[in-house]
Amino acid sequence: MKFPGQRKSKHYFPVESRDPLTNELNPVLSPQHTHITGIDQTLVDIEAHVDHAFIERHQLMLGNSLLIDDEAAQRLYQELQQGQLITAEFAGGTIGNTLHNYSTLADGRSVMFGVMSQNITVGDYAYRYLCNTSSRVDLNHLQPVAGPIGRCFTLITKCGERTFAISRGHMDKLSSDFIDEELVKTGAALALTAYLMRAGNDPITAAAMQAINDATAANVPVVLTLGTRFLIEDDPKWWQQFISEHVTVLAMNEEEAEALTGEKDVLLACQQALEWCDLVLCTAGARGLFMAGYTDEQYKRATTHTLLPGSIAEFNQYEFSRPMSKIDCLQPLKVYSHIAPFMGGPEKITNTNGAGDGALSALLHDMAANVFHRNNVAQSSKHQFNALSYSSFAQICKYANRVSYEVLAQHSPRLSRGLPEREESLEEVYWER
Ligand SMILES: Nc1ncnc2c1ncn2[C@@H]1O[C@H](COP(=O)(O)OP(=O)(O)OP(=O)(O)O)[C@@H](O)[C@H]1O
Ligand SMILES: O=c1[nH]cnc2c1ncn2[C@@H]1O[C@H](CO)[C@@H](O)[C@H]1O
Repeated sequence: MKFPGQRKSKHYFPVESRDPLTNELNPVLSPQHTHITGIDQTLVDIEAHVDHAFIERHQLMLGNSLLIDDEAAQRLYQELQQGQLITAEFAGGTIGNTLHNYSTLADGRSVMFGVMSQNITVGDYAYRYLCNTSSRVDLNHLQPVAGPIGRCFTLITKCGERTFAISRGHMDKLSSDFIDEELVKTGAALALTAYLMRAGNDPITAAAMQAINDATAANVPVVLTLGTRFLIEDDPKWWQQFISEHVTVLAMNEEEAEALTGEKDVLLACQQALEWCDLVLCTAGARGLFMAGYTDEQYKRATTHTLLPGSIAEFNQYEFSRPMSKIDCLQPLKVYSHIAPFMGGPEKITNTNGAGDGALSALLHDMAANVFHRNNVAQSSKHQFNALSYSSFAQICKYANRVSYEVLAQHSPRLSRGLPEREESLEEVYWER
């Protein structure tokens, strides 16, 4: 596994590169590897640029992700094709994207649970999905189904908003039998999306619940990303309860945060969400991103950055602390951190699709790095207490933000490569230190 975050290139884990001299005395055991797991509705994104009239004509809702039936999908697809409006087709799905980006960044294994068409022909959507997924994402546990995977029409309007229309195919047919309990229990985290809870009578919801129970039984953090505010707005109380019962880490954007908590102010929304979970990542578009969580009073570390004003005064005071589960803290202290977009954001943003998923994959990388390090260097002072991540709130913010930038700067929500070893934006002296 690679070292997480934007740091010097020589910063790899010490476990793989011990001193060659001492190696001869104590032969290095090959490091014990770690992985994460995730469940998704297997989807291909079909991206098109359309006007508002198109959205209305097809009875969609701007900014929402709506399920559509086969007839509506056929009408929509035909109109896109006739107008030659399709600009790209690539593998998608919130968790699919997150696992792919995790594996690309960490150079490590992630395991995806979902479905895959049992009959595939070269060039069809299932084929594309497989071709566009990192070889580090383990797809060996996918459930074969007798039909197509899902299609996600990703409709971008001039205002930069993206609207999803989902033609489900067999994406919700995942059965609990295809959740590998052992893999979930030995993973560093289990990643899920709120979309899994809207499958009606299809079995993917029960499969997700089983994975959640397996993860919880083995103390594996359950990481939930909220998907779209409309889903949460329908029944915020239900989601609050769900998060309290099952979720360790919550990822959302500011609109979803407001839908969940009723708080427009991001910091206050995060503060509220901490009543239900242990760690929050909240992206805020052009305002960058926020993290909130707990650390134990005795392990808090003060920042050397400027103290920031906000609805919680000097909220970033202890952002150099490492996130912990509330239950592991003798005296839990709420900690917040914020970062503005890396380099102010890319010069040109064609669409922001997947920027939030990118940030989450960076957080997952840092969490997995902690487990990897603990498994291999258990005696390190880092593991005197039980932290949820390898790095501090401030460092994870930096890393997540950097990854979002990379997603924004390219076209697809999936990274085509890891981050550069050296940041051109950082002056030479930084690397020589
Ligand atoms: N207009 C912008 N300018 C600069 N940076 C941006 C802009 N929009 C997004 N970002 C960066 O991308 C990150 C995530 O953005 P955003 O809050 O839009 O995610 P999201 O709505 O969850 O996206 P998605 O659901 O498509 O993955 C932000 O934290 C920020 O770093
Ligand atoms: O219902 C859904 N289930 C799973 N993923 C979805 C759904 N709707 C949209 N996306 C996915 O969200 C990603 C951007 O965050 C897109 O790539 C899209 O595939």
